[in-house]
Amino acid sequence: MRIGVIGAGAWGTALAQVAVQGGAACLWAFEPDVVRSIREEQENTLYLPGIPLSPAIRVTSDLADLAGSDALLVVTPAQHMRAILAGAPVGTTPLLLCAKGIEAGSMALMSEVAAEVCPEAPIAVLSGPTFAGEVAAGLPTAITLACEDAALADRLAERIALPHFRPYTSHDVIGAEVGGAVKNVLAIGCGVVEGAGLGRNARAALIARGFAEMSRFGRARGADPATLAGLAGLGDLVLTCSSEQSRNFTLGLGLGRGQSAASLLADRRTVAEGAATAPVLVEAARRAGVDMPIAQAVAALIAGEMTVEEAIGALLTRPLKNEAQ
Ligand SMILES: NC(=O)C1=CN([C@@H]2O[C@H](COP(=O)(O)OP(=O)(O)OC[C@H]3O[C@@H](n4cnc5c(N)ncnc54)[C@H](O)[C@@H]3O)[C@@H](O)[C@H]2O)C=CC1
Ligand SMILES: O=C(CO)COP(=O)(O)O
Repeated sequence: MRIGVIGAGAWGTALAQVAVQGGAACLWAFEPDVVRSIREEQENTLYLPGIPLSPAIRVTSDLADLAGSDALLVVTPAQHMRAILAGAPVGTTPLLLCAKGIEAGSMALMSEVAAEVCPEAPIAVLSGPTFAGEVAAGLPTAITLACEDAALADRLAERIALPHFRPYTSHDVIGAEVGGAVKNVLAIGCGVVEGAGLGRNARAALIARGFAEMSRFGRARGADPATLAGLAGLGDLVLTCSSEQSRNFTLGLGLGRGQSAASLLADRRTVAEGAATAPVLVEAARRAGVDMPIAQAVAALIAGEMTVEEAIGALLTRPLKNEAQ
């Protein structure tokens, strides 16, 4: 199976490194500098520095070179996915969506965007606790591969699996997507807790109550609760809420230390998906009648509508209630 990878940020590059170990892999990069550095130095110096890449990875700046792929891994940031897919040679080629976010404006999950832009393509989702640097360095990793077509899920999983990279198949595309999109927003909140010095108890409370928000939102979107309790939900939430390797967590860390979102987001090359997803998630939750106070606080901090003290105060003064609600 020839694999095409669309997007050569840290995650697309790591996935190309995984895919090339089981057969042909061609990686499309948005920036010519990335194509040059991978071709000439076998390293993605912009997005995954310090990791030697397999010379067998083909790299291109022309999406047309991905024609004839047997599957396409789509790894652009969520807000760019629609435009990039529209220019890609997809047709009936299966798409394995790897971005974690909700599209601004449409409030669509990535599978909904892909279904609109590429109506003939079968759709699967890859999501879980997977820092790109660790995957590319060959450290053990497990991930959810979700697809309604179980036979296709099995084929894709067999193609990308390695001894240190274990995909677990699932039927639940929506659950895998909701987990990945919501945990990014919550990871910003955990970074705030850390940056403001609120302690480990507060961080554990945010993870657990954040998981309750993720579960409520997932239920409203038709997710299977078991998916959210697995790698793509709780697994990824724990990872990104506990490590400075997470861009979302470090964004929150800066907010918690009193820096403004505008200054933290200005001129950054790497993506912190939770910043774009937070306001969309809050609006989607409001329309669905789902209570998401932590996501609301994160969105307000990013918009500069609340100080850290106000956000914390708003969360701590909510009426007492039953934990199951
Ligand atoms: N880095 C990681 O450890 C993981 C990332 N992801 C997800 O993968 C997706 C991609 O993230 P990363 O590879 O980490 O990105 P990155 O932060 O390493 O790189 C930024 C990416 O944005 C692209 N980009 C910038 N401007 C663009 C434009 N105008 N049009 C199209 N693309 C543009 C760049 O080419 C590059 O691929 C995100 O949704 C992220 O949440 C998922 C799992 C792990
Ligand atoms: O999704 C990730 C790990 O699973 C990467 O998290 P960040 O985007 O916060 O770095």
